[in-house]
Amino acid sequence: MTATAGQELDELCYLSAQSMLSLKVSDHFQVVKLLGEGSYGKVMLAVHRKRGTPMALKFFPRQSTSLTSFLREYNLSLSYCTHPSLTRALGIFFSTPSYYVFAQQAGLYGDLYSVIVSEAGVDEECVQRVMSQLSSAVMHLHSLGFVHRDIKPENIFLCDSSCRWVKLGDFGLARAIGTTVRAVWYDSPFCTPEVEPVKEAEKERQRRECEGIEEEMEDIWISVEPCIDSWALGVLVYCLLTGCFPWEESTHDDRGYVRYKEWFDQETEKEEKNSGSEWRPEEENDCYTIMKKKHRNNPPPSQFEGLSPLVMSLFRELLHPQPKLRGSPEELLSYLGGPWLMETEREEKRKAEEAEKEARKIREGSGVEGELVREGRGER
Ligand SMILES: Nc1ncnc2c1ncn2[C@@H]1O[C@H](COP(=O)(O)OP(=O)(O)OP(=O)(O)O)[C@@H](O)[C@H]1O
Repeated sequence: MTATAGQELDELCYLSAQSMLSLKVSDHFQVVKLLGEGSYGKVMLAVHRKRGTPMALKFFPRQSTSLTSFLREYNLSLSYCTHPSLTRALGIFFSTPSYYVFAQQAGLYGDLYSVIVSEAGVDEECVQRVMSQLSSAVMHLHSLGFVHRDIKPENIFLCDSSCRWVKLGDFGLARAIGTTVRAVWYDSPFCTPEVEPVKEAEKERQRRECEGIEEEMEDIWISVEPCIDSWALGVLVYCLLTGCFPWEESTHDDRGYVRYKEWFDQETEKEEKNSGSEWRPEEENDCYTIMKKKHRNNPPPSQFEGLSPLVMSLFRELLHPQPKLRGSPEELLSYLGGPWLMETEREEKRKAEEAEKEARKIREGSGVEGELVREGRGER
């Protein structure tokens, strides 16, 4: 019998648990600075005292972290993140009286979140460069049997200042494909629409609590599937192109999402109607012409203004409301190289970028707040 990816990872965790050392950080590393903090711990840039190797040390407070979840994240990063755009662990892991720690490749230029908020939308070429790296990294992870489950700008680290090389990190929520997990709702467009029932259940649980009803509610369980990552990649494309979110949360009471869903359903309906009609090559001779025509007949909701028919078609793949019909990250590859912004938008963006450069020179370092908010998830 061949072991599944999840069993293989469990085995690595058992084996590595035996060889965990207890170390004093300052004996082995010179800590340089804080790289970032998340809901589970902090990440420091450090240099190995003997070898001079720079690395990111990820500190997990022992009080709030189980050894299993620490070892799972470490071993997954060490043994499966063998793609240049996945953040790989460096084979160093230990404990201190207060923390579990492991070393990882360091992204020395911050994360994608900072780029998005400082530039109010990244230039199109850069967006495609980032997305081609990420789609191939995520496909690699999927091919080894794992789903990341937490793709967002804060978890994409930069290896240079112009996003020529990015790495997806933070594998704390990654699980083997097919694992059954308790569904958790979190308030973000990155949370897939299929977990909306959990939000409703949460409301009901709170209502019962207020009314003193003691009867326990059952948890909702879902299977971990690659389409969770497809959704996040779709939202990420939108964030990169526009500098904001397409909607606040993917639920039936969010106006932005409802408008998207209505547009999506109309597109699907039309497609179904036309599927039987005869192909007329003399009228519609390339895919892009067809897309442009559709764009005119059923314009996307206002939050997508300035985005091209091509990228709207990509959204229809990655942001498919039904998980089973959602496209795989591989779809992204066939959209690279084409226009993701309308011509007018591209021109405006170029002007805005120039103005921003000028303004930045004048401001000299004063902070700018974007509309995106850094997110953390209370689940692991
Ligand atoms: N390898 C790394 N190189 C550079 N920066 C990093 C690295 N790992 C983490 N960071 C920085 O630290 C921040 C927090 O790290 P990370 O997301 O791994 O922590 P977390 O506690 O698991 O976060 P979350 O709340 O998203 O679950 C990141 O947003 C990033 O800015």
